[in-house]
Formats: sequence, C-alpha cells, structure tokens
Amino acid sequence: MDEIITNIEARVATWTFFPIENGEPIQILRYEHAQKYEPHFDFFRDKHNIQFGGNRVATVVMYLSHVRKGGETIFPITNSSLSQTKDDSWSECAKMGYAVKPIKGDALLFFNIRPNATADTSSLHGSCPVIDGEKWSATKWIRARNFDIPHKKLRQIPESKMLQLGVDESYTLKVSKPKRKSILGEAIIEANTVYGALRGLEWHLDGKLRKVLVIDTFNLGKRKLNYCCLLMMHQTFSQLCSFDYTTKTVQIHKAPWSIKDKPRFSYRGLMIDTSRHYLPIDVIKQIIESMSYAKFILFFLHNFRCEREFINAQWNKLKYIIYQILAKIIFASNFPSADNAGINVMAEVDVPGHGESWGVGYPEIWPSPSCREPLDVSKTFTFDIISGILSDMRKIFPFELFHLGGDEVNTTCWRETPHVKEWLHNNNMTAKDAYQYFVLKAQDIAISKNWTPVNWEETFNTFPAKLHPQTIVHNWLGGGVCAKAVAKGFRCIFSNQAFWYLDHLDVPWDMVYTAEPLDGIDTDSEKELVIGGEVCMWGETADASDVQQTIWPRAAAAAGKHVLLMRKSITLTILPRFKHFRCLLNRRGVPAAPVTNFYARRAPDEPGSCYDQ
Ligand SMILES: O=C(O)CCC(=O)C(=O)O
Ligand SMILES: [Fe+2]
Repeated sequence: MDEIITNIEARVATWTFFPIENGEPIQILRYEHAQKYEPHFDFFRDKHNIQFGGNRVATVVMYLSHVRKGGETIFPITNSSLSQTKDDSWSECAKMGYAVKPIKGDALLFFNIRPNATADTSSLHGSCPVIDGEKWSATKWIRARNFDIPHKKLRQIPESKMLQLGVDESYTLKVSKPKRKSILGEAIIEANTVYGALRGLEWHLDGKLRKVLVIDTFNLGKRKLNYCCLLMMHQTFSQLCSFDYTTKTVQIHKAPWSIKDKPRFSYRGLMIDTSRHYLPIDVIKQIIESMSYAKFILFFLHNFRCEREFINAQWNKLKYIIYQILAKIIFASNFPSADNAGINVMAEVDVPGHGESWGVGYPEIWPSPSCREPLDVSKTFTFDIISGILSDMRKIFPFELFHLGGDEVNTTCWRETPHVKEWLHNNNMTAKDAYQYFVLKAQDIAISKNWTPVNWEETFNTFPAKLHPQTIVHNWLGGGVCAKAVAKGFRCIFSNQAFWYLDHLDVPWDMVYTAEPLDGIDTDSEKELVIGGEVCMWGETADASDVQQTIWPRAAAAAGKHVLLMRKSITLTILPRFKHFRCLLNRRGVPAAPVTNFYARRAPDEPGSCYDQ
C-alpha cells in the first residue's frame, strides 16, 4: 500500500484511539462550485452492512484543500449549534447549524454511535455548497471492530450459487441521476449470485453513449449482496466509469439508467491451444483475467498434452513434466482470478486422433512406433491409460464438462498396422466402426468419473445415433451443425470456424459479431439446447509474443453475441462501443489490437489515440 496512506492511517489511529484495522478505506470527495452533500447519517440501520466490522462508530473528515467560502461540514441538529457564533466569513448554510470550516490540513472527528451502542441522531451532517473555490476532503469511517472481511465467509455459499454451467448470472443495475447540486449519485446492483454481480459490473456492448453525467463519488445504496461482493463491485464499478482529462472528473455515461439483464447463453467460451506452443503461466493467467472483462464464463484448455519440445523425453522425465504442467494448470484454475472472475476451466484429452504425445510415456498405446495415431484401439491398455489420465485430471478440474476431442481421426494406421488390422477383422469391425467404438469407450470412462462428455462434431457427423445422449456436440467445421445436433436432442456449442476461429486473422471484428449461434433453429426447445459458443485461439501461429492481441479485441465481438441479440447497422451502434472496449483493455494492460486493423496483429497505421487507429 502507498506509504503516504499508511502514514495517514497510522496518525488517524493514534489520534482516535481506534485500531487501524477498524478503518474502512479512505474515500476522497471533490466538490466544485455549488456542489454539496445532503445531510445524512454515516451509521447503518440494516443488518447487512454491519456484518463485517459492526457499525460506523466514528467518522474522520480530513480537509485537503482551502475553500475560500462555503463547503463547511454542517451538523444541523446538534445542540452545540447555539454556542457557535458566525461572522460573514461563513456561508448562509453554515449558519443553520454547528459547522466546521474546511481548512487544508485540518481533520474533524465525530461519533455516530453512543458509548451504549445506540445510534446518535445528532450526528446528522452534510456539506454546505461550495461558494468560492474547490473543496477536496477525505473521509475515514471507523467501525466498531476489525473491518477485514473474514475470507472463510466467502466460501460459505450454497451450491446453486457456485460457479457452474447455468449459474444464475442475472442482475439489475440502476444508476440514478444525482440529486440537484448534490455530489452524490447512486448506483445499485442487485444479483442473486456473485457472478451476476460481476457480469453486471462489466463492459456491456450495448452501453450507448447518450447523456453524460459527471459525478465524483458513488454511494452504493441498497445492497442485496454482502460486503465481500460489494468490494468486488466497487473495484469493478470503476469499469463503468471513464476519466475525463479535460474536466478531471470521473464520468458515467448515460445516467440515469436501469438495466435488467442476463446473458443469452450459459456457455460463453474462449479456447486456448496450449499444445502447440508453450504459453507461460502468467500469460494464461492474464488471459483468464481479461476474459471476465467481456463476460466470458469458460476457459477451454485445448488438448491437454505435453508440449512438443518434450516429445522425445524419457517417461520419467515426461511424467515429471506432465505433472509440472498439471501443477501449472491447477494454479491457473485455482488462481483467485479464475474463480473471482467467474471463469470455469474445462480441459480436453483429444482421443483417439490427437493423443500421440501420451504414447511417449507408454509407446504401447501407439499402433506402432512409426504409425502413432490414432491410438491403438485394439488394446485394453490404451483405455487403462486414458482412464488413469482422466482420474488424475478429475482431481483438478471440478467443472462438470470434459472435452474428449474425437476430431480428425484418420484411420490409415489402424488399417495398415498388422495387429490392429487383425483385431478389426476378428471383431468384424470396419475402421469407422472402430472409431465409434473408441469414442464411445472414452465417453463411458469420462461418464464413470462423473463428467459430461463434449466431443468435436465429427463424432456426431459420423455416428449420431450412437453417441451418449448427454454428449455436447462441439461444432467447428461449418454452419448448420448445431441445428442438426439439437434436432436430434443433443446439446451443442457453436464454434463455426468461418467466424469464430481467432487464428483466422483475416476475419474482421464485424464478421465475428455477425455469427449467430441460433441460426437455422426455429423452436424454443431446440434453441435451449444450444448452450452457447466458443471462440477458438488455435496455437499454430501464435505464442506468448502475440496471443493476446490475436484474441483481443475480436473475441469480445463474439462475447457480445453471447449476451446480446443481433442488431442491424452495427457500424453505427456497436463499433464505437467496441473501440471503447479495446481502449479499456489497453488501459488495463491487455495488449488488445486496434479494432479495425485487418490481420489483427499488424501495427497501427495512425499515431492516433487507442480509439482511432
Ligand atoms: O465532506 C464533508 O465535509 C463531509 C463528508 C461526509 O459526510 C462523508 O463522507 O460521510
Ligand atoms: Fe458523512
């Protein structure tokens, strides 16, 4: 923490005799000409606000600027107002009660709660309008007890409110107009879960820039959520605001406003391909964190396998490396940002077509050393290994879905390797039958470990009638697949590569936005089976040096579709918001590329702002 703040807090503690831990974080207030703070109490009357640290026993107001006239802190109903005589250096407002002049360097201490723990209504106070000058003050509210939030409480949430597929993410957000001349506006967010609150606080593609209201401070009013959520809200609330360098004010656009919203889809994913190039854990963490800015809920770790550079390693070494990678992922998925940002992590073991690397440790699961994929369907040992890997992974991936791949299965190896060929013959199977046999066996293993299987669309395209009815079909090859899948009663994830493959650098943001997961689906019951979509960041052409600017900002265009219905004329309505969002990402340290820069990662043409390039 800032050293100056620490010193101020220490002095306040010494002066007031309240321990530092009882203090809330300092609030800074700025009053321009004619602005005031309506009389109010600092103590709380509701149970909710006092659950962490009890009530606000005392208030310290520190004056940070000289005000030539006005801006006095006034106590309108205290008895001591009679004892105070005031000349013309005081404002008319100040004459209405006991008042304290804002003098730079002074501090005012008053008590809101009596020693017998009852509320002291004579503590009613406000700030008189500033007549000449500008008033800056800093408030420290002091609680009866330690204000630290007990972390254990954060965990005591019912199962239905925990992060999972279909968690209630609805929210209402209201930003009121501030009362005339008062510096206070009010923002209220109500949600049934922490994740609803988070979504409510994040960027909204539809947030049009209409009226601009300038307010300096926020009074987060009636709260349904407990204080821990409020803190998160408070942090993220800043994201609805922008700082205007000309007026030096924080601005909230389009107030008053009232939004009642929930995402269109419960599954809003971003896939990262960690199998082709090494991505350091810090980059993975940054990606997870930035996903929440665009209301994503799912991070899909494509094909969990060892990295190519280790492919020739001995098994022991490989095992060590695999566990190291697992440890990294555990860290990534347990990293507070994944949970706090409301991001689920889904992993994949892509069998039988892309499982070659697992055979480095157990070469027996390859049909032969020279023909390694698809994995050997003829041996029970292959399935023992898959089962072992999945058991290990189950311990670290709590999310209910697990991806089993099943794409791009070229059966040449099976048809040409003598012992596999013989096995096919003995079992009276074609290579296609064996593909089905393999996928279904892998599904059974995943289901036995209490996972819902997700498979790439080839499995559905090849043997739709045989797939486990719980299967979620993951589209990628082209359009119309989800329509077919839901017609057969399967759930579906939309990732049409023509629109939602981020490694297709020539797909501009508006094409990403134009894609519609529900295209070609008419009935409501079938629409419901499309659980959402996923943008895919395949790794062939990206590594840590450019992966984030390939993801952002285009991924946000897809995320926009996840939460909004299609609009006409998106250049007028969505493009400005989209540019705004890319600036926001840049400000938060995310290296998002310019919005309309073709090929996404090319350097900007113009020297302009982050908004216009
Ligand atoms: O700025 C002032 O004088 C009063 C501030 C105040 O009442 C508060 O922050 O609770
Ligand atoms: Fe106050």
